[in-house]
Amino acid sequence: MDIQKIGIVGAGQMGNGIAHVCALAGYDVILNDISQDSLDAAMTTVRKNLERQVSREKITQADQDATLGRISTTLRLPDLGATDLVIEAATERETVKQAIFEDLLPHLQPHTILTSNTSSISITRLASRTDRPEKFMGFHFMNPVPIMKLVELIRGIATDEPTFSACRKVVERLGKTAATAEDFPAFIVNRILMPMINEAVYTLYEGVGNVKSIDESMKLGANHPMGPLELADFIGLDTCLAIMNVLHDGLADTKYRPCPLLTKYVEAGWLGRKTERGFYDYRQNPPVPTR
Ligand SMILES: CC(=O)CC(=O)SCCNC(=O)CCNC(=O)[C@H](O)C(C)(C)COP(=O)(O)OP(=O)(O)OC[C@H]1O[C@@H](n2cnc3c(N)ncnc32)[C@H](O)[C@@H]1OP(=O)(O)O
Ligand SMILES: NC(=O)C1=CN([C@@H]2O[C@H](COP(=O)(O)OP(=O)(O)OC[C@H]3O[C@@H](n4cnc5c(N)ncnc54)[C@H](OP(=O)(O)O)[C@@H]3O)[C@@H](O)[C@H]2O)C=CC1
Repeated sequence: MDIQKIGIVGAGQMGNGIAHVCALAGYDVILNDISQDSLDAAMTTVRKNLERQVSREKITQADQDATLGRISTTLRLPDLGATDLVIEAATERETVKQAIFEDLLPHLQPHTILTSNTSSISITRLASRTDRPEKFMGFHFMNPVPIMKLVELIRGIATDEPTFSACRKVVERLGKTAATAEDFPAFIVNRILMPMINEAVYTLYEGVGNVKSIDESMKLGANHPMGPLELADFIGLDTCLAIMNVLHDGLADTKYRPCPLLTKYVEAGWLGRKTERGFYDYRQNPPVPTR
């Protein structure tokens, strides 16, 4: 199947990155969100990231102009009707994703492949609520999308081979590497990464270290590019908590219990970089640890 036009639902940090890499690879992209502010912010970020790539001579000015020319934005889901592939990248909440699919399905062409960038939620369950479980799968990018090389591809129980190979071809055209993961809670990367982040929050909660010592320890002692708390802020603490809850509920094992301190930060609305406050306060430069 030849994919030319890609629809993206959700213009947050993942949606804007996915729009960026798809358009740079030559796909026509239509980006949807419920808020015009989010769409405007997404296009500003895409432009800024493309400019940085031009300034570092990774791409040319002509590539930047052509990429921006291939992305359009819309507040209306029906405008995604003419796409060949949809990548849903809205908030990590199952009810939100289900409502999007319900609204979107009547407008899609029969051949359109529907995918979710979910970090953790069952692909089989999401697919079962649609009219096309065989044309549904997980298409999981890593953050920041323009830099990270991996995309996890997750088949639901009903996903057919043409759908899987069409998605794998898209990953190849984006210049990324596909890893196949089975459909179990949080797949591969987050099954391993998120318990580590949660453990770092427990380490903070129990007073074993503070934000600075925990992050420095993992950067200098384990050669991680970011400390776990800095990375949690980068991902979004709401997303981290949602993933831990999916692991906890889906695998029914107390070892995945989200740290109460993580819950407290989310309850405070301190979601990390996107709200300018999480384990660090980003309203100050350099960011200041909040504990
Ligand atoms: C939650 C999930 O479901 C799954 C996930 O995504 S888990 C999260 C996975 N991601 C990670 O683990 C990221 C860990 N962090 C890193 O790899 C690095 O810190 C980083 C790549 C983000 C930044 O690297 P750095 O060396 O500290 O900074 P810097 O030198 O400024 O940037 C390196 C490159 O990243 C780019 N970059 C940095 N932040 C970026 C962003 N937010 N968006 C786009 N590009 C970005 C820079 O432009 C630079 O590009 P070039 O190499 O082309 O020049
Ligand atoms: N953050 C990360 O590191 C990664 C996240 N993911 C996954 O990607 C998805 C998006 O995450 P992320 O980009 O970080 O989240 P963000 O919070 O940055 O963005 C989510 C976007 O979705 C929008 N949205 C909410 N409801 C709807 C809707 N009904 N229709 C259209 N748009 C909607 C939000 O709008 P508003 O702001 O107005 O609510 C927001 O702009 C999640 O499933 C997450 O698990 C996957 C890999 C990595």
